[in-house]
Amino acid sequence: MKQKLSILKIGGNVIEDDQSLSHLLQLFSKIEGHKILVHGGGKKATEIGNTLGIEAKMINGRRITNAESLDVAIMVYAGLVNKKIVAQLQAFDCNAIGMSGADGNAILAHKRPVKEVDFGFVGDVESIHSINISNLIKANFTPVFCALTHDGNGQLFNTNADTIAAELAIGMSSEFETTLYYCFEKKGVLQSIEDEDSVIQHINLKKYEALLANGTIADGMLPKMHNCFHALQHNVKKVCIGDSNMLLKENSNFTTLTL
Ligand SMILES: Nc1ncnc2c1ncn2[C@@H]1O[C@H](COP(=O)(O)OP(=O)(O)O)[C@@H](O)[C@H]1O
Ligand SMILES: CC(=O)N[C@@H](CCC(=O)OP(=O)(O)O)C(=O)O
Repeated sequence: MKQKLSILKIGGNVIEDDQSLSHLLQLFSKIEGHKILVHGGGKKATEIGNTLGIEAKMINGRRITNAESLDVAIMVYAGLVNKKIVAQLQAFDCNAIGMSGADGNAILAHKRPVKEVDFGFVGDVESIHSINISNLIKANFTPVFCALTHDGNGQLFNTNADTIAAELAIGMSSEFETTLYYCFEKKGVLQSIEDEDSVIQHINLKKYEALLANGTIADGMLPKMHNCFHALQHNVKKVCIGDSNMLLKENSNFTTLTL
């Protein structure tokens, strides 16, 4: 029987709020068994970039990563955000180790091909080196991944953290029974964005298509849900979306996705 692995992704709004982040990291550190944390930090990169006079360029809500903004991403994601999270996890007795896709050659990517838009130094994931990551896990380290990948020839890329979490979950599923958690500031996927308590408890592929068609899923939830179903279609056992409290055993008020 495969051992269990939990992969949890935290997004910008949780990272921005010190109290929410600390609460989440405490709950994460208590998850039993093997685990991996993946974090974003897009908002922080925009904020720090602005203070450095490097303004974020966005098209349709997506960041265009030129050489300067790649440097900001490297500093903010792999430095500021990653190290603060690792240190806090250590304080909760979780043996965290900070990782980018270049560390231990964990995640190989290539530059996103230019179609209508040239996203610059944005990487599409090619492969996960699951054996290297598995060796860390089995040595009782908890990898903490930031949103950076590399091409094996010295080039780092900015890669969406939701995508990294899904690709890691898929890559690790050959060896582990993997559950993927997307943790953000809302209790789950909401029927109505104005009603914080309108959590849709269960979404399968058919319901997903209906929610897409009637516009219930929008903005950042669109790529997130796409990543969820991509993961489920590639051997990931279970995907959940919710706030930090979804990690509490007694709480079932979050969204579970299945095929
Ligand atoms: N039906 C929905 N339920 C919950 N959130 C939704 C929904 N539709 C759109 N959203 C938006 O999606 C956002 C989450 O996406 P994103 O900001 O990319 O997440 P993250 O914080 O993980 O980076 C929420 O903050 C919310 O504004
Ligand atoms: C290519 C790309 O979109 N990279 C993202 C990586 C950070 C991220 O995903 O942060 P959140 O999860 O907090 O949104 C970006 O630069 O915004």
